[in-house]
Amino acid sequence: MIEIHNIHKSFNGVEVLKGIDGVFETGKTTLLLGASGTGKSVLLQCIVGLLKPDLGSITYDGKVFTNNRLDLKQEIRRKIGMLFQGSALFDSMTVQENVEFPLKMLTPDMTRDERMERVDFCLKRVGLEAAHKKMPSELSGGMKKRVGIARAIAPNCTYLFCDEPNSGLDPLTSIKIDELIYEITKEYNITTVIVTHDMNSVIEIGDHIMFLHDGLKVWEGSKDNIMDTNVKDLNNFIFANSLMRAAKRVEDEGGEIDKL
Ligand SMILES: Nc1ncnc2c1ncn2[C@@H]1O[C@H](COP(=O)(O)OP(=O)(O)OP(=O)(O)O)[C@@H](O)[C@H]1O
Repeated sequence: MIEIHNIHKSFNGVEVLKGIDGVFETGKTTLLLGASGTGKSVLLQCIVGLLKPDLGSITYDGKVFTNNRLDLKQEIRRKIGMLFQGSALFDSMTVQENVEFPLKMLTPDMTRDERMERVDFCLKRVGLEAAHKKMPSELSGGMKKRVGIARAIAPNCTYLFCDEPNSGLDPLTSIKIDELIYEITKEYNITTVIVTHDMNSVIEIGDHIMFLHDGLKVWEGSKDNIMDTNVKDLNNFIFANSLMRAAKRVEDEGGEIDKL
């Protein structure tokens, strides 16, 4: 479980995060949802330590992360897997080398055979058992995301952060990537945090959702109650999407959204 309290962050005197609290539970996917520029990525970067909050505290399973000793921070960092927006694979490395990379960095005691066994396992888990020798330039966007997920989970991560995992993907591939992240979260009891503005992801995998608006968390709840709130900014965001408007109509008329 990750807990954040009163997170503030400004850039050049402009306050981007204005005091955010939240709990990210183990074995669940928590979505940071909101329009462009509301501070989702900045919050994610603060939580993983890529940015330093101006104020506030962050704990990982009770261990303080903010303002802690470097070695204690690194102990937590070793348990963090990241899936970056553009997948951020190393272009000059094969798929196998990309997935092996964090193992070399984080688990120097592993033998090469052990590393290869883990790479095989992770690539198989994301459905890419035949891609070891391919270069990133030979992969589709969805395959790159899968390699990114394999690389993130390779060192047995306890916490998984995904920054817009669906960006640049077609709707069907997006759903598959969402499902993969969701299954992995449940299978390995990972605490997963996903930055998104994709309403499909909300419906598919939103165990818990925090809606950010203008640097504040203005709503939180689950996919089951997101359509029934009185929060104006959230409603404006959700129902800008015509499919969501249709889903709401069906729900209001007593129908089942799954049958839409
Ligand atoms: N390193 C930085 N220096 C200065 N300003 C920044 C920096 N990073 C983010 N910002 C600003 O913080 C605000 C929030 O950015 P952020 O990337 O968190 O938005 P977001 O909600 O993730 O948007 P999107 O969905 O478009 O990715 C923006 O106004 C952005 O310009």
